[in-house]
Amino acid sequence: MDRLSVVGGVPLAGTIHVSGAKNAALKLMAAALLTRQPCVIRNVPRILDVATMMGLLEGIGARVRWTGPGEVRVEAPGSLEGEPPPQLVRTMRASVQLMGPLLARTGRVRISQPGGCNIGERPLDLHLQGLQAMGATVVQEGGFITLRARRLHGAEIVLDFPSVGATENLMMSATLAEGTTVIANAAREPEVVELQGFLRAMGARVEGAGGSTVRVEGVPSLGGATWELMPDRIETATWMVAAAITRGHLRLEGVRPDHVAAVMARLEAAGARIQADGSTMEVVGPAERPVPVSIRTQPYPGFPTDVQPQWAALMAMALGTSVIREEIYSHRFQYVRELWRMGADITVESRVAIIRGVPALTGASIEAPDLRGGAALVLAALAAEGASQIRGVHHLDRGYEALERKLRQVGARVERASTEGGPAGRPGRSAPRRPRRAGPARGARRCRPQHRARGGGTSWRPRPGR
Ligand SMILES: CC(=O)N[C@H]1[C@@H](OP(=O)(O)OP(=O)(O)OC[C@H]2O[C@@H](n3ccc(=O)[nH]c3=O)[C@H](O)[C@@H]2O)O[C@H](CO)[C@@H](O)[C@@H]1O
Ligand SMILES: C=C(OP(=O)(O)O)C(=O)O
Repeated sequence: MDRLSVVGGVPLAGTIHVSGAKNAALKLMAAALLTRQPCVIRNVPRILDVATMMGLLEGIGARVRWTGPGEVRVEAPGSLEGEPPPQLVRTMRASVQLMGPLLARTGRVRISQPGGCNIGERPLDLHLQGLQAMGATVVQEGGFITLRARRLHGAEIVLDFPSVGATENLMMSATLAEGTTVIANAAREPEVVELQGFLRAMGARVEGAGGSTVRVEGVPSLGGATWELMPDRIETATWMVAAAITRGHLRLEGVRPDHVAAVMARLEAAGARIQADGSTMEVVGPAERPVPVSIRTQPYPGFPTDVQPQWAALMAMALGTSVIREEIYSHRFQYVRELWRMGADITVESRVAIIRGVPALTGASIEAPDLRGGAALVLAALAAEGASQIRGVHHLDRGYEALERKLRQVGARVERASTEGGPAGRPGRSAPRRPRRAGPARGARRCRPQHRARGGGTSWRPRPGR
């Protein structure tokens, strides 16, 4: 098990090149199953989730390989297995994006309930209802979902919520369906627009992505395509917050400033200075402690839930109190108890965090509970006084390419070390300071497999060993 050692207090300065978008890469790789011809995707980040998707595609009989720096080639010329390896599916939520293309291609899919859900319950009802409307039969049994359809047909689908994954799954399935599919209340995220671009390059007839209605006219077959991936907007935002929290000065290259407009506006309100010019952005942190700025997470173009934990790390050192309202996931504040260990004063009540800024955080031994919670801890450690040890680094490896290399490049004092598991080498594992009116006091929330939709978020289950 790897861990990161971070010595805080260094204002980050220099240039970081932002990698290709994880959440687009995974969908485009799945979409490549819709054709028998080769697809080439460029600017693909070398991260764990991409490796998992490669394993999944190989597991169903496709050929996938790195053909150059950042270049992945996917070929699925022969017949494909309708059952992606369950042990891989369970490690990554985005595995469900195989459902649509595989069903369109093979007529039968049996897929395990996915993983990737320790930020809250993440049901698949919208994906499945949409596929049913397109003629699929769905059976859920023993932790598996089985879908069947000889050929999907077009349908008018109104999503109850603009789910990114459901929009993408339905778009992909509809490309080879008979007739026209209209997806209303579709997700408007840039990754959906990216997928539309790729599908069009493959010969699909799709329009409307980026707006609330996506229209897909089915075609009998699709061809291969070559595509250069958009930059990762969540990585971009993470580095923007890194500049602010360390009161540093970062130049970010290869970015899409329009994709991070919501974060940019809040950061400026917090006292950062930001200048965007084409595909580069300069972020200068505030000279003093940041101004408290409250946020509410929302579907795009609102403030992204995937930047909520990083924002909390910044606000933990603000000059006053701010409030974060998490509107997308029921359990996305697990990282808070790790920030307590660093001296943060945060109260969580269900989906709301009240953050009273403290003058300084102190280094501690902490554990990343999930991908973006881990990013928040790295940011907090970079700004803290003293050294931190961060465990659970595999979560970060899911989504951040060359994390410590990029950080060292801008002056951070970060090292990765492998530990032989267990608690050995965990200095300073003292009990976290509990804030007044503590919210998520004991244990981590772990979600059960896909049950309810966007529910309340008050049911906690203690995790053994904490
Ligand atoms: C791999 C990937 O692209 N992941 C991103 C994607 O996840 P993902 O595609 O899973 O996110 P969705 O937009 O589908 O989920 C948003 C909310 O809708 C709920 N929901 C979703 C589907 C469904 O059938 N029923 C239902 O109730 C979820 O539980 C969640 O509360 O978008 C999220 C929202 O921007 C991001 O946080 C994730 O990083
Ligand atoms: C929630 C995330 O990813 P996933 O949907 O793959 O769990 C994320 O990228 O922050």
